[in-house]
Amino acid sequence: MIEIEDLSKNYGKKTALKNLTLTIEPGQIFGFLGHNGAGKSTTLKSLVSIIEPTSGKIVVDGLELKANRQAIKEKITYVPDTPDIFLQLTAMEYWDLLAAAYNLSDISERRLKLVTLFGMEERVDETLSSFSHGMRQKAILIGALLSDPDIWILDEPMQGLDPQAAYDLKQMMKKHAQKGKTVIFSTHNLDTAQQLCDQLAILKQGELIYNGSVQNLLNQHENESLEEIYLGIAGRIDDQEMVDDIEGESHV
Ligand SMILES: Nc1ncnc2c1ncn2[C@@H]1O[C@H](COP(=O)(O)OP(=O)(O)OP(=O)(O)O)[C@@H](O)[C@H]1O
Repeated sequence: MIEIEDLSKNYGKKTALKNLTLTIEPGQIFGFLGHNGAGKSTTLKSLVSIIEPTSGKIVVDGLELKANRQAIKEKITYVPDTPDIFLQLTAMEYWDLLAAAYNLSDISERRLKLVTLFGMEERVDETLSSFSHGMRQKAILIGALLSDPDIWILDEPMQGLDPQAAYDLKQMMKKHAQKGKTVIFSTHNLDTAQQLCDQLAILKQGELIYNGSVQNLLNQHENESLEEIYLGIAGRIDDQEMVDDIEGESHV
């Protein structure tokens, strides 16, 4: 179980996250939604110790993160929100580097399965810099899934993936949660959130504005789609005047 208690993060004068409190149970696919800059990546980076929160605490399986970083890191794998890393390495060199850094042995069988699943067999000896955005994302995902720790933290993992790879990843996420393990991810895709999430957190300007199931949210707003509900609480539902102002009114 992951407990986030009163977590805040300031970047200088900018408050990116304000008093976030929530619990993520094992066996859940937990989704973070929120407009650009809402605080999703800040939350996920705090969970993987890439950034140090300004205040508050994170407890994983009863251990406080601050005092148990190494033990907790071993339970987690992470996909960052940008795949533009280690561009000078070939895909194979990148995975070897990860295996060495995380002390993983016997990765070849699982790597071959992942490479085949994501259709990367022909490209493994090419540099990441020569890959398209989606192929880099696949390489990062394969790297993150070389081991199979209990907790997957995936920051916009479907970004740039083709429909087949996105489908396969969603199936893997479901299987991981069905094994009683935890998948935490962020997305801007409401259909994906609706398909996958057992629980949702919606952030707005660093504050939690909804925490619960998708179904509960739909029940609270009868006859509205998730898109309408989401825009109603996290954004502006009716931007027509501004759109018309920019694009002109349609006379068709
Ligand atoms: N290193 C940083 N220095 C200063 N401000 C930052 C930094 N990282 C994030 N921020 C700010 O913190 C806020 C939250 O950013 P964050 O990346 O968590 O948002 P997000 O919800 O992941 O957005 P997106 O959907 O665009 O990825 C934003 O206002 C952002 O500009």
